Amino acid sequence: MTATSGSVEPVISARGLRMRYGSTDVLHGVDLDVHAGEVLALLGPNGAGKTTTIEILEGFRHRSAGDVSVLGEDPARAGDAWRGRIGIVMQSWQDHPRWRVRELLEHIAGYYPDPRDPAELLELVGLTELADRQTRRLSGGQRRRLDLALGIVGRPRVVFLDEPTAGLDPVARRAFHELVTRLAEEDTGVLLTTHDLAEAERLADRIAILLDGRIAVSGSGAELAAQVRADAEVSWTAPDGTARTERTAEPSELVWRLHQEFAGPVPDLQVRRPTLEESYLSLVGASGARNQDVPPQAGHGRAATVTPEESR
Ligand SMILES: Nc1ncnc2c1ncn2[C@@H]1O[C@H](COP(=O)(O)OP(=O)(O)OP(=O)(O)O)[C@@H](O)[C@H]1O
Repeated sequence: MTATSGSVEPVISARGLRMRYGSTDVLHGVDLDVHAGEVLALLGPNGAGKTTTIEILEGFRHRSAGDVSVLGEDPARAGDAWRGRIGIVMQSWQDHPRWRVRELLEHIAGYYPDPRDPAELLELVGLTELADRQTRRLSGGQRRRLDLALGIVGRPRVVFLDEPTAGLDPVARRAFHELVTRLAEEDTGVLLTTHDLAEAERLADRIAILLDGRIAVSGSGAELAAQVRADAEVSWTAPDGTARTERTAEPSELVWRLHQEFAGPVPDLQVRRPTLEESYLSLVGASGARNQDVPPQAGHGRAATVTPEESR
């Protein structure tokens, strides 16, 4: 299964991406594409390899095998000019604790040839009131907003977001969704990971589910449901007046049988297609891949750079 779409050259592309930590294979051949202006949400259970995939695409981790291209370059070999064109939202930057929010954003903006206006960006992420606060005094969610601002201040053409809304309150989450939509409208390619299926459905043009080291299915929420064939729910009212519900992977067969039994219209007939959550749970449950082991550090609080030792 390839998480691909369209024919124009993708801004992010992976083919046969493999990753082995020690003697453990985590990625067995991941194929995915993200095009300009497209949002791809990468889903998968804990330990599936989402952060590993993103870090390889960001150039922070060396893959074991496969072809990877981001903005036409191999992230393992690309230089500073390339890095300036990609946006990375860290789980949380550890440095600059004494810097003030505005100061840090303006400073980082100074590294880019055509940065966004820091004041405008602060407004966009809802930090204008906290512009003069030291970053170490920000709450977790406020820090996430700053991380996001830092990640996109350089007008990147691709943005990587690893669990961007973890810890955000509903208002900040909504503002973040609007921001991602806006980035896509500006033709930025966005690859994000999330455990929030509603968020994936709302934000993403396509969803890819990483399972057993490969993209198991990809597509829109509806396409995923069709591929996974999770059960639909058929409900109707029986001749004795009782409400009946049956779950089935073949709703049309059941409806056909009911029509014959009733010799005509079936009272209160309703067919509810599986939600993304049901499709996801059906797929992940079937693979037995839930709750894979995850070390405490995996994907959380990573530093801005990964040493070669760590990345092997
Ligand atoms: N540096 C490392 N050394 C060895 N194994 C690692 C390393 N980093 C991650 N792993 C293992 O690789 C697998 C994938 O981890 P990864 O963090 O990529 O998963 P994830 O899908 O992002 O998980 P989560 O949803 O929990 O963030 C896990 O089993 C993890 O234990």
